[in-house]
Amino acid sequence: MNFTKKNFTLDHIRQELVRLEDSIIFALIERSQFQKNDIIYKCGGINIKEFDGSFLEYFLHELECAHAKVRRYTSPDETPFTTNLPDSVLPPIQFPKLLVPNNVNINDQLMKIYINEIVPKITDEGDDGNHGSAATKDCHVLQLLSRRIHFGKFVAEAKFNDPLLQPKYIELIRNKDKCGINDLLTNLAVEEKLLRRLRRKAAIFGAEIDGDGIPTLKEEDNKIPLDVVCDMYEKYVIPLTKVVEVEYLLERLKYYPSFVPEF
Ligand SMILES: C=C(O[C@@H]1C=C(C(=O)O)C=C[C@H]1O)C(=O)O
Repeated sequence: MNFTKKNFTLDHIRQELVRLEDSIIFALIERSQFQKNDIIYKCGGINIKEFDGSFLEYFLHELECAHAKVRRYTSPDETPFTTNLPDSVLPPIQFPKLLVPNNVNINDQLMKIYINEIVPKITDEGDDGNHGSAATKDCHVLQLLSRRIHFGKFVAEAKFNDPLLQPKYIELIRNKDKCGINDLLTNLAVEEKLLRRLRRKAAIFGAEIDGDGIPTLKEEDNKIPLDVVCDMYEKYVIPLTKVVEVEYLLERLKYYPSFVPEF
């Protein structure tokens, strides 16, 4: 999705977050067909020449390098938006005012959470030898989650641009009041609706379809446990998105003083 000045609205950005839910659930279902294959997460578990780290880190690094190279040809004028790692997972920027420095990057944290808290809940403990396939699916999930969470920057920018709220945001930012900013940007109704929708989506996307084309909506037969997706959003995805939003806003006045109305 490309943002332009015209479609850079909170509604439009939220639509993209909703769409990303589908991709994230499917990516988790894809990963769940393989066993855990723990060796891909262990530093040096698979020996890679001249690389100190796990096989997954190596895979992700190579993938991101390839994306970054290709991007130069497809979007030569684009200035990278954020992050060391998932340049490719971020949306193309067509709204230059959004180009703030790389002040927020929670990918390392995200990788740890994913390996320790999510993978064990969607896979069987074991090694089926599908190391490359499992890592491919992991990279996909991580890129999607990273994209989703770093989208918090767009969300925050859109919220900051609300003329009614901007003076309040500016005051909170000047006071470096992280809790105050967090409270102001939190929308519990949106969060609750999201969690309800996710459970439903996980049930539908993960259902088996029987020979007559009827989905078997039995929770225990679902391809991934329904709680995993909701819990992941509730415990990690939403809070991390808000961390990104808060951190983004804390820097907001430094880089665009001209944006700030005089009082
Ligand atoms: C992303 C937003 O900001 C906050 C974070 C949310 C999320 O990560 O899903 C949802 C609502 C807000 O509390 C939003 O308002 O849409």
